[in-house]
Amino acid sequence: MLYRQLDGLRAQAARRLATALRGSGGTQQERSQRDSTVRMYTDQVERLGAVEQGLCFGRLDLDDDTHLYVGRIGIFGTDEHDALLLDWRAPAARAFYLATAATPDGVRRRRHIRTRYREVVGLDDEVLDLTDATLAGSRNTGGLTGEAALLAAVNASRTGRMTDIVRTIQAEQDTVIRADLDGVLVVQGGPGTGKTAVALHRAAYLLYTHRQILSTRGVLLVGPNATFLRYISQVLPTLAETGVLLRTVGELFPGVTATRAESAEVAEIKGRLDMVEVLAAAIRDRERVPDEPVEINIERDRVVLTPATIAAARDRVRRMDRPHNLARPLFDIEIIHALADQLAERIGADPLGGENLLDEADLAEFRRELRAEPEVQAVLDWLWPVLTPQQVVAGLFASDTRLAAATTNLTEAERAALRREPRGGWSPADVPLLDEAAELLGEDDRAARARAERQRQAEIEYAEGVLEIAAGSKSIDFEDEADAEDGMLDVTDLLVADQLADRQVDGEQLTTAERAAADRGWAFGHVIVDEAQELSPMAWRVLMRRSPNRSMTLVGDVAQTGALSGALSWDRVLEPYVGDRWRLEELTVSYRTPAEIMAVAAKVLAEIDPTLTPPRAVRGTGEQPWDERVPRAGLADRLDAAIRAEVGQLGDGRLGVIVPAGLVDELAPVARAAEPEVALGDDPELRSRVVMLTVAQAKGLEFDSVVVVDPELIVAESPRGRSDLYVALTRATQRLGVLRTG
Ligand SMILES: Nc1ncnc2c1ncn2[C@@H]1O[C@H](COP(=O)(O)OP(=O)(O)OP(=O)(O)O)[C@@H](O)[C@H]1O
Repeated sequence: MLYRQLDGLRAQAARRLATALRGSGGTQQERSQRDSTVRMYTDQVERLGAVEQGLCFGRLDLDDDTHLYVGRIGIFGTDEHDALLLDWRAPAARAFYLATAATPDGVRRRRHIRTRYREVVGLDDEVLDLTDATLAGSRNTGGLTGEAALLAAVNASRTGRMTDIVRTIQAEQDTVIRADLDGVLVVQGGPGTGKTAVALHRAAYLLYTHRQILSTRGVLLVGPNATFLRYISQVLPTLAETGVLLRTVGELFPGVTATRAESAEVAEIKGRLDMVEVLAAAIRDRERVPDEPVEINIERDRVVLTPATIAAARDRVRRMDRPHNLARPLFDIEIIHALADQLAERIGADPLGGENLLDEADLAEFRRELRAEPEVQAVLDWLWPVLTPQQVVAGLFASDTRLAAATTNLTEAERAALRREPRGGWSPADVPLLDEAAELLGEDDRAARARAERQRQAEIEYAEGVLEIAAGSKSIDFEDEADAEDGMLDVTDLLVADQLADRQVDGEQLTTAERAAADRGWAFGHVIVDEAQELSPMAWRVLMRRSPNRSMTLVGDVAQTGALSGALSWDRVLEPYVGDRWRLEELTVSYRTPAEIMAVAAKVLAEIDPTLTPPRAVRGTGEQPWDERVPRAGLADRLDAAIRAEVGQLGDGRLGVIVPAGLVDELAPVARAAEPEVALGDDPELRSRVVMLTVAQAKGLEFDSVVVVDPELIVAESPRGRSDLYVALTRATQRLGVLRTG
C-alpha cells in the first residue's frame, strides 16, 4: 500500500512538473514564478525517487494498541490526518530511536523492518513493555537500539560511498541530530562514533523542521577535502534533502579554485591569526606616500603634491576608519581639495595683497576640472589604488619589499616561506586570506554593478542577434506570401530584445545553494563543519562571517587534529566568537572500529594525551590486527604481498593502504603492480577496490580492511604525527594490518 501511494505521489509530481515546464508566463514575475515551481517539482521528483530502497524501516506498537510506521519520508492516506508513514524526522517518530525498556514512552514494541526492493525480507523486534506476555518470545536487546539492524549495518561491506543511518540512529546521536537550531553546538567524539553521519542527518532534520528559514538562507556543510565531500555527497539526497551547499574552506571564495599544493608548514603560517594584521599592513603599504613631490600637468598649468600633503590626506582618511577601497573616494576629495586650493591661490591671488579674488563657485569649478583630468586620476590611482583581494595577497607574496613591510611579526624564515611567484594558482590556505583581504578592502560593488550592466547589454545584443536571425529566416520560412499574411505570429512580434535578454537570465534561475555559492557575503541559516578540528584560526574567521547568527554545528575530534594550525581545544577556537556560549555533546561509541583494532589505537591515543578516553567499540570481530616488522629494503615486496593477500580476503569490500606522504611516490608503483585498478593521487576514486592514500586524505573515510605502512615514519613526518597515526589506525571496519620498518 505504501509503495502504491508512493507511485501515485511520483506520478502526480511528474505530471505537475510537466505542466509547469509547459507553462510560459508573459511578465518577468510570472516567469520567475514558473521557474520556482519547476524547481519545487523537480526537487519533489528527485526526493520521491531517492526513497525507493527501505522506504519503511520501522514500526512502533503503542500502548493503546495502535501502531505507527516510520520511514524515510512521510506519506499520508486519503486525508492528511491519516499518516500511513511517519517521516523519521517527525516528532512522533522520535520514540523509534529513544524508547527503551526503562523509559518505553508509550511504546510496547519496536520493530525493525528489512526490505529488499519492495519485499519485506526480515523483522527484528524489541519488546519494551517487559510485562506484556503476548509479546513473549520477541527479542529484547536493551542497551543499543535495534541491535540486530545496527550490527548488520556496521558489518556490511563498504562501498566507497557513505550511506545513511536513518534505520539505526542511536539515542546519543539522536540528541545531537534533533538539538535546537540556535547557537553553537560542538559534537566531540572519537573515530567512528558517527560524527559525520550525525552531521548529515542533522542537516536533513533541520531542513525538515525549520524549512521556512533554511530553504531561503540555506545550510552550508564544510568538509576537509573534495574526496571526502564526494564520499558523503550521496547521503543527503537519500535522506531526501537537496539544497545543502557542500564545500571545503578552499572553495568558499567565489571565483577561486584552490588547487595549489603547499607544505603543511606554510599552511600553518597562513592559518595564524597574525595574518589579519599582516594583510592590514599589506593594504596600508599600498596607500603610498612618495619621498619626492609629485608634479601633475593639467591643461596649461601644473600642480604639485608634496609628500606632506599626501601624508596628511592619507592620515585624515585613515582616521575615518573605512575599508581601503571604500575610503578611496574620501582620499580623492582630500587630494582634489588640496590641488584646487593650490590653483586658486595662484590664479586668484590679489596682486594688491588683498583677499583671494576667487569665490567658492570658482573653487568648485576647479575641483570638477581636476577630477576630470586623466593625469590627476592616474596619480590618485597610484597613491591609493583600488585593489582586489587577489592583488593584495598575490602582490604581497610576490615581493620581498612588501613582505618585509607587512610581516614584521614573522621571523625571517617564515617570511621567506611565504615568498612565491604570482603564477601557479591558489592554495586552500590562501582562501581565508583572500576572504580577509576582501573584508579589509571593502566590497566596492560599483565595478560589479558596471560589469552586470555590461553583461546585460551583451545579452541584449545577443538577443537582438537572435531576433535578426529569426527575422532574416522569415523570408525563407515563409516564402509563400500567403503564409506570412495568414495571421501567424512570429518571434519578433512577441518579443523585444530586452525581454529576450531577461529570459536568458531567467533561464538560469538559481537555487538557494547556488546563489549562496556565488555570493561571498552570503549569511547561511546554519553552518555545519565536519572534521572541524582541522580548521585554522583564519578559516574560522571565514566561517564565522558566513554565520553571523552563530547557528552552527561543529563536529570533530581534537585527538585527531593533523593540521598544524588546527584545534587542540574547542574553548580556544570558540572563545573569540561566542565566549563560553556554546554547547558540547559527546559521542562515546564507535560504530566503525572493532574492539580489537580500538585496543591498538587506544595505545596511540594514550601517547597523544593520557587523559583522553577512546570510544567504546560497539562490537568485536574476533580477529586480531596483524603487525609485521620488515627491513626497509624489503618494504616494497612485503607490501605487494600484503595487498594481494588482503584483496584475496576482501569479498566485495574495500581496502585502504595508508602510507606516509614521503613514501607515496615510491610505493605507488608497488600498489599498481599488486592491484592494477588501485586508485591513488590527489583525489582518488573511493569506489575502487583498493585505494592508496596519505593520512590527510584518509581523514573521515573508512575501508573494510586497512594496511598502515611505516607508522614510525607517519609519526615522524609531522609534529602532529601521533594524531595522524591514530587516524590511520581507526579507518578499518573489519581488518587492520601494520607494516613497520623501524
Ligand atoms: N547509528 C548508526 N547505525 C549504523 N551505522 C552507524 C551509526 N552510526 C555510525 N555508523 C557508521 O559508522 C561509521 C563511522 O561513522 P562516521 O564516519 O560518521 O564517524 P566519525 O565519527 O565521523 O569518524 P571519524 O572521526 O573517523 O571521521 C560509518 O560507516 C557510519 O555509517
